[in-house]
Amino acid sequence: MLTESDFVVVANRLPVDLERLPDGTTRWKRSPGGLVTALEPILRANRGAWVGWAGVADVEMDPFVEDDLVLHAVPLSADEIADYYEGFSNAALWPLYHDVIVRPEYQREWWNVYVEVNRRFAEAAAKAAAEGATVWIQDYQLQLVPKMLRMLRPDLTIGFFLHIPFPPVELFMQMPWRTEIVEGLLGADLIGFHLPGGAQNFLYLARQLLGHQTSRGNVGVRSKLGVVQVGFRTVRVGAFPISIASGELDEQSRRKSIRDRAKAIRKELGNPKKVVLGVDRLDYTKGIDVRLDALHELIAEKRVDPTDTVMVQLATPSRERVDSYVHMRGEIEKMVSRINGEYAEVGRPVVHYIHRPVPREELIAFFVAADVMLVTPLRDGMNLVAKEYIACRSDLGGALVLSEFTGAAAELRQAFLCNPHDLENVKDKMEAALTQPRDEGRRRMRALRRQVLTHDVDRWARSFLDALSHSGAAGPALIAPEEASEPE
Ligand SMILES: O=P(O)(O)OC[C@H]1O[C@H](O[C@H]2O[C@H](CO)[C@@H](O)[C@H](O)[C@H]2O)[C@H](O)[C@@H](O)[C@@H]1O
Ligand SMILES: Nc1ccn([C@@H]2O[C@H](COP(=O)(O)OP(=O)(O)O)[C@@H](O)[C@H]2O)c(=O)n1
Repeated sequence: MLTESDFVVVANRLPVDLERLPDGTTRWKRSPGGLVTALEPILRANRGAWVGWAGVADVEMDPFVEDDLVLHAVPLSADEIADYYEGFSNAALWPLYHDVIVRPEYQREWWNVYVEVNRRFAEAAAKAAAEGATVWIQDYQLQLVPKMLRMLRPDLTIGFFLHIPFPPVELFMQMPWRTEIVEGLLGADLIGFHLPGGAQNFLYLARQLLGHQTSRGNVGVRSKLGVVQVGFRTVRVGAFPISIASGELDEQSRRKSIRDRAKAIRKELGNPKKVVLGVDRLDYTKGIDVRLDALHELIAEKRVDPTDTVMVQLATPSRERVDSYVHMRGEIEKMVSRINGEYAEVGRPVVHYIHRPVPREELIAFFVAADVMLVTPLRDGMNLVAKEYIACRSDLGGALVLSEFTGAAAELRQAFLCNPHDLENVKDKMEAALTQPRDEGRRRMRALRRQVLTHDVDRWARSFLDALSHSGAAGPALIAPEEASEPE
C-alpha cells in the first residue's frame, strides 16, 4: 500500500498512456501534448503523486510507482470516454474556449457524465492526498474538481491551472452550465491562467454571474493577483505563462548524436536550401491548413522555389473519434496531396507529412535541422513547440514564424509574428523568415533565447506554487458586482 502524498497533481491524463498491443500485451508510452511535457519534470523532482486517466478504457489498477512518481489511474469506461472526454471536454469546452473555431455542441448527457467523472477524479485526489497536502488540478477537463475536492477535504490547499485560453465573456456566456463551471473553479485557493486577459475575463464573470466581490485593477504577469471573495474564503486569480525545461533541452540539442541526426535529416530530404517545419497535435486550432495554404500560394506566385524548399509537417494523432478532427484530417491530407501533386517530382515531395508520434530525440533533431519553424494556430493557450524550437537553437540559426493568437506571442516578440486569419500576412512573414539576413536572424534568435532560457518551466511552477502557498495572506481592496465595468 503506497502512502499518501504531500503534493498531488490531478490531470485528465497520466504522464504515460497504456497501450494495448495486438498480441494482447500492454506497454506504457508518453502521453501527447504540452501539459505533460511541462508538468512531468516538476513532479518527478518533487516526488509527488499524479492522479489521471491511463488513456484507454477500463484500466483499474492499484497505485504504482514509476521513476519516483506515484501514479493513481482513474478508470473511465468506453461510454465515459465518449461523453466526458470526446464529448463535453473536446466537442463543447475545447471549441468554446478556442474562440468557437468550430461550433461547440452542448449536450445534456455529456454534461451529466462530465459531472460524474469530475466527482471520480475528486474522490481519487482526496484519497491520494495526505493531511494538509497541496493539490494542483489541471485544465478544462476538470473544472468542477476544485469545489468537489474542497467539500471532501477542507484541509487541503487547492490550486487550479487552465492550460487553454479562457474565452471572452460574450463567448463563455453561451455555455448552458456556465454558473456551475465558475462555481466549480472557485473551489480553488488560486486559479491560474497563461495570460492576464484570461484572468480578467474570469474575474468579470465571478462578479457579474455570481455576484461576488472582486479586486480592482489589472492582473499582472506573475504579479498583481486578482481576488474573488467567496463568503469567508478569498480566492486568488493570476497569470502564470507556462514554459519548458529549456536548459535541459538546450543541453540535449547540443549533443553530437543530435547534430549528426539533424545533418542526416537534411540529407534525407535531398539537402534543400531551406527546410520548413511544423510540429503539432493534429488539431484544427493549430492552423496547419493556414501554413499549407500560404506555402501553396507562395509557390504558385514563384516567391518560393519548390525545387530548393522542403516542408516537413509532424502531426501527432489526436482525438481521432471527434467529428471535427476526422473532418480536419481529411482536409489537411487533401492539401498536402494537392501541393505535392502540382509541384513535387518523383522521389522529391515538397511536403513531407508524418501522422505518427515521433520519438523525442528525433523531434529535437528536426528542430535543429529546420531553417524556418511555422507555428500558426488560430488560437492556442501557450504553444510549447515554439519555445522548444528556440531552446534547440544554440547555433542562433533558424527563424520562428509565430501566430499572434498564441499565448507564446506575448513573450516571443522577436519572432516573425503573423495574423493567421490574414493569409497575405502569413505569406509575407514566411517569405521574410526564409530570406532574412544572417545577422538579423542571429539577433532575433539571441533575444528569443534569452527569454526562453530565463523563463523555464521551473520558474512557472515555482511562481504558481509560491503564490498558492501564500494564498492565506491579506489581499487587495475589492469591488462589488454593481461597480464592475467591462473587462479590457
Ligand atoms: O490529452 P489530449 O486530449 O491528447 O491533448 C493534449 C493536451 O492538449 C492541450 O494542451 C495545452 O497545454 C499546453 C501546456 O500548457 C499549452 O501550451 C497548449 O497551448 C494547450 O493546448 C490540453 O490543454 C491538455 O489538457 C492536453 O493534455
Ligand atoms: N509530433 C509531435 C508534436 C508535438 N509533440 C510535443 O507535444 C507538445 C505540444 O505542446 P503544445 O503546448 O505546443 O500544444 P498542445 O499539443 O499541448 O496543445 C510539445 O512538447 C511537443 O514537442 C511531439 O512530441 N510530437
